[in-house]
Amino acid sequence: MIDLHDIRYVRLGTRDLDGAVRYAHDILGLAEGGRSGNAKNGQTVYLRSDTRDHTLVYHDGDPRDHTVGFDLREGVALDAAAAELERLGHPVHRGSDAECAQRRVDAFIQFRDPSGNRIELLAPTPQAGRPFAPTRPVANTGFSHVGLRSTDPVRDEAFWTGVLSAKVSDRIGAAPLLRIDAVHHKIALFPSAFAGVQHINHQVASIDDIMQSWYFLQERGVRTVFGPGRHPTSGAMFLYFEGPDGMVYEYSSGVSQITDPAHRPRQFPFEPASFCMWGARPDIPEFRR
Ligand SMILES: CC(C)c1ccc(C(=O)O)c(O)c1O
Ligand SMILES: [Fe+2]
Repeated sequence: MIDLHDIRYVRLGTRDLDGAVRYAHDILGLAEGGRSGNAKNGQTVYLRSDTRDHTLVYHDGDPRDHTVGFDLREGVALDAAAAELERLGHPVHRGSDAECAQRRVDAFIQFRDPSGNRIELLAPTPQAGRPFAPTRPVANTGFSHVGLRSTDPVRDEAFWTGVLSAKVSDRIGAAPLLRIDAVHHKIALFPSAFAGVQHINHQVASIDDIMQSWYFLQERGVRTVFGPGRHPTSGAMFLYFEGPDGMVYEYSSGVSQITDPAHRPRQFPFEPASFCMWGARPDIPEFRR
């Protein structure tokens, strides 16, 4: 079993780097934490949402190019993780020096989950812990989870829980909400015809930030695709809205924690009330059947 600690970053390709970075700054409230590369070979921009070096990266490239990077738990060796994945038939790529520099990490390995999602595992790197201040008036308290597309949620749940260390908190239909620490979920597997990141969640401090953001987004013509609402699963109040290249961003507040080692996953039916207990209806194709 490969013990995961937390999600470190999501990397997204884009053909409009300036537009994506402007969105991250002006709409999401993320702070630019530096750039690398050049206009000729492609640029990378690092975006901060909390005290860490960065949690979101936009780079010149194919907008279908999505990667999620996970920190391994302290004491888990990258080589041992690579050997385990290879033993189980998952080809592993070891990051070159240039690739490590691009990610601002000491070492990483890359592989795909059974749906084809590109996952990176990182050697624990001490994080300096720089203060973070949101770049617009929203109490964005940091990156929290991803919705990851799955072409077969039952198969992928077995991979994420059996090979990696995720645990099922709840299921909506066949789709599990998976935790890797006490937070209700860090990965929501998402039934889909193809792989990729479906949504990226940041936590905000309170319902005020959700509702103020709703008005803020409307005034700026950013399309809300779900909410404001409240998830019966994690208990979090939420707002989903459209980002660059069709990516969906979610703000939520009040996600529950699961500390009981005997927690048993609850089964929710795949129906609108399982996604929102206030009655909001999603305008997201994958949430409908
Ligand atoms: C609709 C998606 C899969 C979903 C469902 C539930 C929660 C939650 O309980 O917080 C989410 O964050 C989701 O993104
Ligand atoms: Fe979510």
